[in-house]
Amino acid sequence: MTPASIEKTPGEQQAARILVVDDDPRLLASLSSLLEQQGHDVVEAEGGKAALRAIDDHPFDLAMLDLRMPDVDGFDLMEKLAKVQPDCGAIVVSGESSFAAVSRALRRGALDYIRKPFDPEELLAIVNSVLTKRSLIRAHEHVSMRLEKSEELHRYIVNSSPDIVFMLDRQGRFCFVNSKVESLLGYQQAELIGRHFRHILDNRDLARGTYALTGPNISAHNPRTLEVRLKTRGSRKATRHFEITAFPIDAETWPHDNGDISHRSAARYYGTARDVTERKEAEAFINFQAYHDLLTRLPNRALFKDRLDLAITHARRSKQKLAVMFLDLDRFKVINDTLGHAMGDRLLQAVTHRLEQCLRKGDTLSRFGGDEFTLLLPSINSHEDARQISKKLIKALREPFQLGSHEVFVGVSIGIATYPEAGDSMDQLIQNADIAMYHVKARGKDGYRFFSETMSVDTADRLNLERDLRLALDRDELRVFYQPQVCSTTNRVVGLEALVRWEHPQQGLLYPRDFLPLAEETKLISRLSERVLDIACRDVGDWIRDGHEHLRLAVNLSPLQVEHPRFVSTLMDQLRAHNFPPGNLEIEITENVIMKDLEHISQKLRELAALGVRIAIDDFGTGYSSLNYIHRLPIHTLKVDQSFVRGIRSGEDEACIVNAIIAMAHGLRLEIVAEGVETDEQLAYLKNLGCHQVQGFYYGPARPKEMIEKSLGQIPARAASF
Ligand SMILES: Nc1nc2c(ncn2[C@@H]2O[C@H](COP(=O)(O)O[C@H]3[C@@H](O)[C@H](n4cnc5c(=O)[nH]c(N)nc54)O[C@@H]3COP(=O)(O)O)[C@@H](O)[C@H]2O)c(=O)[nH]1
Repeated sequence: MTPASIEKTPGEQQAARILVVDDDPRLLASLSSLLEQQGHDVVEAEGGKAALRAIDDHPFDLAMLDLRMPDVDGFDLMEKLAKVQPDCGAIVVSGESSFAAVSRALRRGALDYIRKPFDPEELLAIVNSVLTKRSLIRAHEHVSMRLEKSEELHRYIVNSSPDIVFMLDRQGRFCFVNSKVESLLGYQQAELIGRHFRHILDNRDLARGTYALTGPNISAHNPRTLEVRLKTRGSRKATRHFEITAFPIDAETWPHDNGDISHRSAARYYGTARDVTERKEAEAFINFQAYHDLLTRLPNRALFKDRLDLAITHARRSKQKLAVMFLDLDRFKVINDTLGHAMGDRLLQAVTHRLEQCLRKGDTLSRFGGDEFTLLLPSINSHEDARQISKKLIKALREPFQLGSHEVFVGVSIGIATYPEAGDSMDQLIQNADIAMYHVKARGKDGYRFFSETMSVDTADRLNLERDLRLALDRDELRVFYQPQVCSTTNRVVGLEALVRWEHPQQGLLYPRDFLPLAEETKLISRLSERVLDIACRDVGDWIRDGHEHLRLAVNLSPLQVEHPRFVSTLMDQLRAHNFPPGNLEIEITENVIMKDLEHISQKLRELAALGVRIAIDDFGTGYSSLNYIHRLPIHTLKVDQSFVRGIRSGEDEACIVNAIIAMAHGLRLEIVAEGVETDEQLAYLKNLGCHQVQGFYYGPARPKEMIEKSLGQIPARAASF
């Protein structure tokens, strides 16, 4: 029940709703009239029972009670009032004046005690005084309640702020911090109070943070905003990013300044700290993406250039050297095409890992694109340092890579450009390292070279030649020459090796050494090889059909061709297209090509052999010479390399090698063809060892189709008559 509001009466008295209780009707009437004259709203109750009903029906500001009443006495009424209307005050008006009665009434909560017969003025003064006191108490309670509510509201606002809200004292110690600090950083509010804010600042931001928050020039009009890392509580040592805005508290407007010695009273700085970790992480990721390759997580081209630019500036100032390396993986494309892009990606990651193991902290390895990497060695003493690192990198990548169940081999070709010798600008150094790398590729890959000026000229020539080679394929400028393979006892031509030539419109007839490396590099070799095989199948196919049914066609295959996933089917399609009998074809392949990926290549060779195609190992003895693999492969012929045949005349070692190769071929029941036979002496030596198939200038060089046609079958013993 809400108590009646107390208003001022015209005579400055409090107007209130008053319950007057007495069993004497006359007294009741006179008391009521007295109070009503004062402007009060009076409810009369004749006796205790009537009073109980009135209490249930109305709220009162004051009750004036007789003590002794026959039914319900004044004590019981006070008890009832205390229960149902605690805000209603009680004054006892009684004839009872014993100490016990007065004391009991006061203990029950009576605010005053007036003895009958009462003096009206005295009574009114007491009533007025009680009502005024009650009014003051209520007003105080009201203000307290509003204050409490207001504080509750502010606490709610501060604690439900998404930001940490804090106050620091003059020294930078926490005077206040809201509860957000618990959920964002894990600290209890109480444990931070009195501690310096350095306690939660990450060490990396200590100087900046301390200066910004308590340093000079910070004012209410010039608040400090800064981003810092704050430490989270506990052993994780993790940090989160916060944007802090802080400003000093104006002493004039700060209400707790005087006399208040609590922590808050000492507050000098106020601030908020907003958690911007997610934004920072998103920014960091975007930044990372812009400057890194996501697959390998290495710096990308842009970041590499940036670092190189800085390194050049530094090297120039400190008169130091630096090296830029351009790395291109050998055989990556084949692995990617054969095993798929997922495996290709894994390989790039594994390669990155191995390369990184070889480098120092200050070096920058970047993925330039595809299977190309660049490396910056920012301070080297001499070329020797770069050479050692290149060797290390090459060695690291020579080891096989295990990709799932596949063991694959890659190599790396490295071009090196050093500052200042090979260029003094970022672009020049990268370009020259690239040029040097191309020279490694052109000379058989899997190695390193330092850039030299002559390479630039080579590069211009190379670009022209590349353009011409593309045109050569379109303009049909490729020619196939044939060199006979002769049985020396019968002088019969048993086979023809197809050797490509290029009839260059300006430079005349070009030999394979002039353009094949370029064709390999530019991947034009596949089209070139297809063209050679087409022409050779057509020419030799005609001769076979013309009666030379055992004539063998020997063709050279490029590594790229053999490594191609569809190598076997493409080759067989071509044979079918020319109706060329597979048994008359012998493919020449070098040991090095086989050993690069023994497992895959031997599988392909087995497929071809099963279809009738013959396999010859070219330049035998010059490559890996791992005799282990020979009996595992479907090989028909070994070709003794020219260098050994040449040695028959000039020195003993090579001659011995020829002996060994021929003996081994006989032991394995393989056919043997000796290359580069030029003299009677060589021929006699070979015949003596039982090697009867020979090829070389002795019987004639490679010649065009028209010239070969005449000598098919038996040919004169000397090349001169060819
Ligand atoms: N993938 C392809 N590779 C090819 C093709 N055509 C040639 N080649 C490769 O180029 C290499 C060089 O060929 P070429 O310049 O034609 O030299 C051959 C002969 O002319 C030369 N030869 C032959 N007899 C002698 C001799 O008595 N003395 C001497 N100094 N040189 C001689 O040897 C080359 C043939 O050697 P080989 O292949 O080992 O039998 C060539 O080796 C091929 O690798 C092609 O179409 N595709």
